[in-house]
Amino acid sequence: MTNGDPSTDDDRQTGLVTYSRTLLAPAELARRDRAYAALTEAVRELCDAQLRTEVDLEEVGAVAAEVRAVTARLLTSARERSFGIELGHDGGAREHGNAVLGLRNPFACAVGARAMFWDDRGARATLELGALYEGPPGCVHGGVLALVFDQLFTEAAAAVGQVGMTAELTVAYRRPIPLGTVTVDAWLEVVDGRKRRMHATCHDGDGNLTAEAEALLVLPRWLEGSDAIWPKRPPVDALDGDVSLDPSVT
Ligand SMILES: CCCCCCCCCCCC(=O)SCCNC(=O)CCNC(=O)[C@H](O)C(C)(C)COP(=O)(O)OP(=O)(O)OC[C@H]1O[C@@H](n2cnc3c(N)ncnc32)[C@H](O)[C@@H]1OP(=O)(O)O
Repeated sequence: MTNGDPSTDDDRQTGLVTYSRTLLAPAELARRDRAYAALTEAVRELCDAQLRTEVDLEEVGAVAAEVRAVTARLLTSARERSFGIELGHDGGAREHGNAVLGLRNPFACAVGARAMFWDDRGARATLELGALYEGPPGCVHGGVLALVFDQLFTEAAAAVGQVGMTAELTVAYRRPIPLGTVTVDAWLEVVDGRKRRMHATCHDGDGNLTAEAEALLVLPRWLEGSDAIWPKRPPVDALDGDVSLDPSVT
């Protein structure tokens, strides 16, 4: 079975998760990542612009036709399926389709070198959740926050070497979260065999606690002994200085 991309080997099915391994040299991978990251950012800006635009309807129709033409250009050569998880040369997972932080996913909200950090307890995400993520008027959609928690639990578990998949997730929404800057922290509390009990908090841009979450992550049986490595994020103390590790280039 193939994902239709000649730059990767055939897919390997592990449980329900599919991996492929890149056949490209590291420099070529980095060159591609930079180009696709620029395209993703341009599309993300387009999505925000189309949501908020108030241009006249004739212009709306003209832009729609142009966007369809651009879409057709991209589809002249495209994967048959989703990105999946591609393994780099070092075994590092290239999760470019991921809904929260995928390099090639315009819906992803944790983008750039300053979005996701690890420390020796877990992980932190500092996100700009704008108009595209609205639920209650002017506020972040509760499902979007659950999505962010879900991903950050995986990050926090990986940060302490205890990767797992989400088996249970509970969110307590304590107050509406204004659109804008949101900071989410997640950490590991208890390890019991393949089970990891996690906790997380969400604060708005004024520092108010807006939500808390708990999760049970389980290391899947099929992942035991796998050579897949979740990609490393910069340490939290890099928040105050230069971030030398760019997660968009793995
Ligand atoms: C590079 C890395 C890539 C890794 C890829 C990671 C991508 C990250 C994406 C972001 C996060 C997500 O979206 S994750 C996607 C959402 N989650 C999922 O799709 C998971 C779907 N569920 C599953 O695949 C499975 O049920 C698992 C993996 C959770 C467990 O399956 P398993 O490995 O066969 O484990 P199993 O033997 O059944 O259970 C082991 C122990 O856990 C307990 N347990 C299992 N499920 C539950 C549960 N829901 N609630 C309570 N307890 C549970 C069992 O009772 C048992 O306890 P005891 O008897 O030992 O006491």
